[in-house]
Amino acid sequence: MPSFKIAVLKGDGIGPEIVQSALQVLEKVGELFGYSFTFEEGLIGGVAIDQKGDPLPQETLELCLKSDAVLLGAVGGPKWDDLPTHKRPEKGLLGIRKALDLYANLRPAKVYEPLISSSPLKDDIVRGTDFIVVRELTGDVYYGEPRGVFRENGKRVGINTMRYTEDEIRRVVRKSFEIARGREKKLTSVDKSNVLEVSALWREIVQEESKNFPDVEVEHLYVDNCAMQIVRRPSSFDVIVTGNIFGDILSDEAAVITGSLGMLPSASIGDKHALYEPVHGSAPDIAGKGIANPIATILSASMMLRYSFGLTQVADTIEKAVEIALQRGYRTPDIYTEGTKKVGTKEMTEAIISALEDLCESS
Ligand SMILES: NC(=O)c1ccc[n+]([C@@H]2O[C@H](COP(=O)([O-])OP(=O)(O)OC[C@H]3O[C@@H](n4cnc5c(N)ncnc54)[C@H](O)[C@@H]3O)[C@@H](O)[C@H]2O)c1
Ligand SMILES: CC(C)[C@H](C(=O)O)[C@@H](O)C(=O)O
Ligand SMILES: [Mg+2]
Repeated sequence: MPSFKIAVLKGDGIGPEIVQSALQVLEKVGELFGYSFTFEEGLIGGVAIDQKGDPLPQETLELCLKSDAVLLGAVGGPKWDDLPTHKRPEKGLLGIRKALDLYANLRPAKVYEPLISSSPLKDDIVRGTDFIVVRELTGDVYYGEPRGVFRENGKRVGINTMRYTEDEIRRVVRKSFEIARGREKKLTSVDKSNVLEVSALWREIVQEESKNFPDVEVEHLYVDNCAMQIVRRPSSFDVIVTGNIFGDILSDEAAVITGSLGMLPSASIGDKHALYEPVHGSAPDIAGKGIANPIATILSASMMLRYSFGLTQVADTIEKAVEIALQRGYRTPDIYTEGTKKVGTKEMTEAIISALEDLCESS
């Protein structure tokens, strides 16, 4: 029986609740399709600070390096909000992304038909939306030096540095062209090249690389305009490639189209390693209440099967099961609309597992 070793980093807030749901789904597909998954847990984020004094303990990094893939919940929360930036839970997440060289963060924004009316946007605008944001994940102001708060003429000055090397841009741009080639062959590159030199270089490299992908149509948008077009004409996008900070913001915006942040999965891919995590955070406002939407994490696990293990059919089946659970009316509070069944994390997970069983029985 094919066997896969998964490092599980539950993290903080709703992290443990939603990861539990994804593990249940993985166990079920293992049983139904004949795969064995072994899960080994590691600490990251706030819980790691509390237990080990470090948001990314060495043993967690080693566990991730020797696993076939990593599944992560979320990090951070009010308990650690007063720590200086370089000691916060979020530093653990940035550390693992960098250490595994996960330079391309794939964030699909796909509207599920039963959720069209969960979006505050008009149905006609939302219908048919299916794009993917490829967010560069290991550069930009997140990592650039110098950084910090310094003294200048007796006054404080905060500094972060937006920095990208040519190679860092080129590899994520190439990856995005390749992804576009396997989809609708349309790439939108997002920058702020009317103001930023980093962005002017970004645009130049997209233009250079487009010569190697003549079958892919390229559009360039400034990030401010893109933020508007995403809610004005979401269904016109196919693949959007952008830097780390713009991608962070645009992908949360995309959640409005899909109905909730709780619907957005992601895959953070490098040449050697991959980590799968929902786009959302630890949602401290609903943590421990049993009402978090587990779908983003379940779909992240599905992306793991697709991208890391090549189990396309199993991944398709999980996505279909999510759609069936939604068609059957199950909704966590974040996607609830009148006339549907409001359920918690556990019941939503059970509804998806039951749809999985039905799909396998009928095939
Ligand atoms: N990848 C990550 O680990 C990650 C991502 C984003 C934010 N964070 C951290 O999470 C903490 C909280 O940040 P925030 O409140 O700005 O963002 P958030 O994504 O945690 O929450 C934003 C809003 O979306 C809701 N939400 C998020 N996920 C949901 C889900 N699965 N089901 C239902 N509702 C959901 C929350 O309840 C909240 O109202 C911060 O410490 C932040 O740094 C971590
Ligand atoms: C928590 C934070 C460091 C993280 C980011 O900005 O990358 C989050 O917002 C995300 O989108 O994964
Ligand atoms: Mg974010």
